[in-house]
Amino acid sequence: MAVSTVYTTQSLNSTCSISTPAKTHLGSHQKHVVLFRRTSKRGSSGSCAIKCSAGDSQTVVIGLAADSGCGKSTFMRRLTSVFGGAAEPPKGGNPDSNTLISDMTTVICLDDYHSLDRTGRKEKGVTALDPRANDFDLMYDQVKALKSGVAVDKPIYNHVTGLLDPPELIKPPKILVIEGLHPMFDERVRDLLDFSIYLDISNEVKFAWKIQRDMAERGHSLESIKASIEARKPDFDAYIDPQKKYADAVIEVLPTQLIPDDNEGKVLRVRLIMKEGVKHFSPVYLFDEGSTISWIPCGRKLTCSYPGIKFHYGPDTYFGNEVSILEMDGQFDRLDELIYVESHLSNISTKFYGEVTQQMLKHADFPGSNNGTGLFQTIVGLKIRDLYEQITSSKTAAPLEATKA
Ligand SMILES: Nc1ncnc2c1ncn2[C@@H]1O[C@H](COP(=O)(O)OP(=O)(O)OP(=O)(O)O)[C@@H](O)[C@H]1O
Ligand SMILES: O=C(CO)[C@H](O)[C@H](O)COP(=O)(O)O
Repeated sequence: MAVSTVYTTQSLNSTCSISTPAKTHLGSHQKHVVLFRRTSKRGSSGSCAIKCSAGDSQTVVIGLAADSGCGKSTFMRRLTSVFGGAAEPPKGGNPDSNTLISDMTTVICLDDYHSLDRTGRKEKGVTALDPRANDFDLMYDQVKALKSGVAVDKPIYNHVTGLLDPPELIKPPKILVIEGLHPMFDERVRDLLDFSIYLDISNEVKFAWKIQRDMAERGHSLESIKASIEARKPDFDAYIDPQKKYADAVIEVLPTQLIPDDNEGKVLRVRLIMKEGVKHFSPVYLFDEGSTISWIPCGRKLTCSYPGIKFHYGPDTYFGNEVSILEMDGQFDRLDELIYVESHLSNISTKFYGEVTQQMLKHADFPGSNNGTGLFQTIVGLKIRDLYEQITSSKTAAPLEATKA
């Protein structure tokens, strides 16, 4: 087992070097084993992931799960925008990197933990959704290391070539988002998440979006799109969909109920399902917390063309958990009028009046900006900022409290 590059990180109190990657060639794919070796000034050795965790900064880890083509990238763009600064691939690195880095956030795509490349999957007859095509041990080791303030050498799955490329160095960010097919599949990885989101796109809507992207933008045929959705469905049902029961927030996207028998999939009914009792997260509510409310905001203050807009809010249960659900069916005609809706929502974790509307206007060209997908993604982005601020302020406040006691 050959150990190659040695990286050093000084992001925390002590200096850690990471000897990685140790590569063993297993058939058509490479397995990366990351070893941590501490070379602190005191000269002790051991597990850097544990010994380097006592710094004054902390990485907050967010998981975002969804099938491919379900709006993860769009959501990520909205989320990173809430924290300011542009998110870009690592500078001077692999042009096909899936990672996006901004001042506050690093988004890593879990496709990078595919253990089988495209040919390997074909040979073994497994899809990328199958756990056997993914290296959960490495995913766990690396997310744990990053959360502990230790840089890692993460593999890259190249979507252009279908091969596993040489790894890239990922330093511990303030906020680490792990997005992809399986962020909540492995219990060990799930336990590292400070907050988790599942994008639940109904089959009808997924199909409409796939057609829009893969047919219009990538030149695929209708038959091939149908075939690819069908081929993925058994593994999607077995391994991806069940993760939604673990999510702290689910954004469910369904066909509208405002147009009888609608099959165009353009007008959407979107539900934001928010778990109660999650630390550092208080669900958003409409008018009155805990009540059940239906609201049609169309009228003097909100312009609505057919089929209009309908909100619903209330308590519910979801996979046995108590939740609050906020629902929006329909679409906005004028985005600037969204301020009227925003002013009736509470617990949205804005820093100033109109921040949701401002964010939505800023990204008016993103898919879903005129409906509940954009609205709820933006709100979840603000809730994550709030969660991050609460976690980091409670960490810095802790020693003070200990002193008082
Ligand atoms: N909220 C939305 N409303 C309408 N269409 C959308 C929405 N979100 C995504 N789409 C459509 O789905 C396509 C895929 O979106 P996006 O690239 O964000 O998904 P993804 O999950 O990151 O996909 P992949 O994993 O395949 O890269 C977009 O090009 C767009 O056509
Ligand atoms: O489900 C997916 C997640 O994005 C992809 O299909 C998977 O990563 C395989 O990628 P490719 O089709 O490029 O080989």
